[in-house]
Amino acid sequence: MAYLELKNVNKTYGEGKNATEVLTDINLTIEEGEFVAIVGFTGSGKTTLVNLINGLLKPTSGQVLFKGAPVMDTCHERGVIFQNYSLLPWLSVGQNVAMAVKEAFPNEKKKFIKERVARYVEMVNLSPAINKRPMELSGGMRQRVAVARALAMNPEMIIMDEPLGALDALTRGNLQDEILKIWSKDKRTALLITNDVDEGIYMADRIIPLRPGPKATLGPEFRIDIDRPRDKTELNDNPIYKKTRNAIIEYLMGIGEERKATAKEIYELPELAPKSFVA
Ligand SMILES: Nc1ncnc2c1ncn2[C@@H]1O[C@H](COP(=O)(O)OP(=O)(O)OP(=O)(O)O)[C@@H](O)[C@H]1O
Repeated sequence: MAYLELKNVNKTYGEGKNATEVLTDINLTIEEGEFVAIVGFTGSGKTTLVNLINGLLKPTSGQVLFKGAPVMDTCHERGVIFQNYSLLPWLSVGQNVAMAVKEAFPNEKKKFIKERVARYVEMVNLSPAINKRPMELSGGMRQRVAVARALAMNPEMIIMDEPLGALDALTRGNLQDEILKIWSKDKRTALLITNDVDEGIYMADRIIPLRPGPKATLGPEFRIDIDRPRDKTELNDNPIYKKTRNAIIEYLMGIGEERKATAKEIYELPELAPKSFVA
């Protein structure tokens, strides 16, 4: 039995003349312990896909199965790191994280909650800001609180909707490593939505492109056969990295060109510029 399975999933917003078919015929299987990245074009339906997996949205047709059972609602087993922070503005950094920890561990004592909050706030380098409220933080700091909050809940599956996009390269690199550490140490399953091909190659076992919408669907998968732990500094010289990166970019550029010729709207390509990784 697959850990997560999407079978012929379609999602349409609105009805009749106002209907927009955002996702069409999405088929995806993720096994327990895998790290899968979906690289998507801006506006192609990435967040819609995350919300279907998380249980915030229902498919118009098709099935989303988590450990063999249809996803009906959100649950703690699947933790989502959203791209828009979604913090409670009247609570401090520590209180935002504590609220999530209490929800995930309702029977634990105050000491456990306090220690767990401190550990995850420290992990995202925000200990000095633990008593600050979201409005006193930069966008990147808020995003780090959202990462700490989701991981502190100890989810079995970590779902990430472009969680690191707003961060500077150093923080981004550090958080990529922290997420990988938690994923591998605690044997989690992870789904990363990103527009950064290099991030996908560094982190994932497989990369699957989400073709541009409307009627976006998944493209062919690219396996990343690079041993772990991966070394960012060596990745640029790794022949498998170069070959895989070229193949993915060629595929994405191909659909970009195809779309330019036919679509009225302009679709932005995912981030394709070469990256100098931060060690
Ligand atoms: N609740 C809604 N009602 C109607 N249309 C919606 C709704 N939510 C999203 N859409 C439309 O669905 C399409 C995909 O949106 P979605 O947010 O899933 O894409 P995305 O790939 O996450 O976008 P971005 O890259 O900008 O974050 C867009 O055209 C959007 O306007």
